[in-house]
Amino acid sequence: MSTKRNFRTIDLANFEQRKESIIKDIMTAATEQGFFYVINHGISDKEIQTMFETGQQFFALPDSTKANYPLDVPRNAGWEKFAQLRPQTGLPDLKESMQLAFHHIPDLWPTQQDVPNFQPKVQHFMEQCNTVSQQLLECFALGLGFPQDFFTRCHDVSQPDSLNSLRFQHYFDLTGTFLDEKTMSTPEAKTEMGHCSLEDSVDDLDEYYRAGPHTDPDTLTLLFQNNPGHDALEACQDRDDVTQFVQGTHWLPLCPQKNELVCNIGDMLMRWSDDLLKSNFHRVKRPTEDLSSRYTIAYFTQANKSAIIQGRTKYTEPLTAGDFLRQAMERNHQRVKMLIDQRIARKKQQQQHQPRQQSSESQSNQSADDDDGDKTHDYHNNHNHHRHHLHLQSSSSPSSTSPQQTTTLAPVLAI
Ligand SMILES: O=C(O)CCC(=O)C(=O)O
Ligand SMILES: [Fe+2]
Repeated sequence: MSTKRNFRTIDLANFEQRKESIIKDIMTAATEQGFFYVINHGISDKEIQTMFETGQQFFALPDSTKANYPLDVPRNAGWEKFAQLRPQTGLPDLKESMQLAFHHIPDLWPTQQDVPNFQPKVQHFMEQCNTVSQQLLECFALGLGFPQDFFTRCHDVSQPDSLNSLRFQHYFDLTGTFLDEKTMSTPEAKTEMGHCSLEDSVDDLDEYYRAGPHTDPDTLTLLFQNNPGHDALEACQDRDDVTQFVQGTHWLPLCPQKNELVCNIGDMLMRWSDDLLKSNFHRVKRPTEDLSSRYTIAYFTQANKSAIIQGRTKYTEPLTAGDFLRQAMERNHQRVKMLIDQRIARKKQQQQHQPRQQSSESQSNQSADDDDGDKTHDYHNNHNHHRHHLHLQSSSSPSSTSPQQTTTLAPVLAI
């Protein structure tokens, strides 16, 4: 097992014959890092490429057409844009995404006219992803001392309460104009998606990620990336407890080669393994060089809603997967709410101090604040662009920024 490029590589070739050694490798990778590459997984390069093209065909549709398939939080499926708030930052990812499930979404599959053969192609790909994830689940079951079919039985996509899903993700092209007035005045940016609107000058641009730091609440995630060697996914180590928001400071980039999957452990498996296997924080940074669009596809393996999650030591209470997700959402929701309220309070304070700051800035043009401003300009590489702030609205009074007022948030399933 090689540890090239920071993370271990799990080779699934001759799976049945090599199972024992695969289990050993995968348990080490999942215990030490929670992230690993998977090769010889059986999904061909061509099929992966076709899937990226299919996703891009969907994203190329006008927003008004994509809006016919809106994200439905209870079903965790559909299209969103700037709507995924991350509990670590309280800010939305700089992306749009389209999520599909195995059941109950007849109204969310793009029509034949919008994207020809979208549904059969995507369903076929989901089946293939599921085959890979079932192999990995068998390894984890045996590695943790459960019967071989322990996890596969409760991640059964033929059951109507299956929660497995596939998500196409399009991180926007950030060349120069992304956060300009035109983009910010799109209906999506204005309409408080996730009750947090992107508007006005961004002086906290550095807080934005393509995908903010987070853990996945699922069991396992398979991630396909189509720009090998130029990706910006990074993982952090050392999470001790599945409810922890605390993240470390040491981030390692993941650089999969062509046709390699990145696999990460999610919170469900961390809980199921009594915190042995690590569901670690990860993030997608804003790029510094290649600012063009980035596309990824994630397959989320989640336990069926009615499956009971409890580790072998039984040191935590048994919980259904449905309740596990509900609790995770509540935790995230509380945290995002707190961050937004803090931001509103900060903003109010800034506004109160603005006149004084402006006059002192005009006297001294070399302050620390000026340095921050320059960084923002460098990023855009355009000194004439309009700078934008994240504008957060209290839902009880959109124009008020009183720190006493609290925000209300629609629950956003942060996976
Ligand atoms: O797109 C990526 O590289 C990472 C996406 C991710 O972490 C997620 O969707 O949970
Ligand atoms: Fe993730």
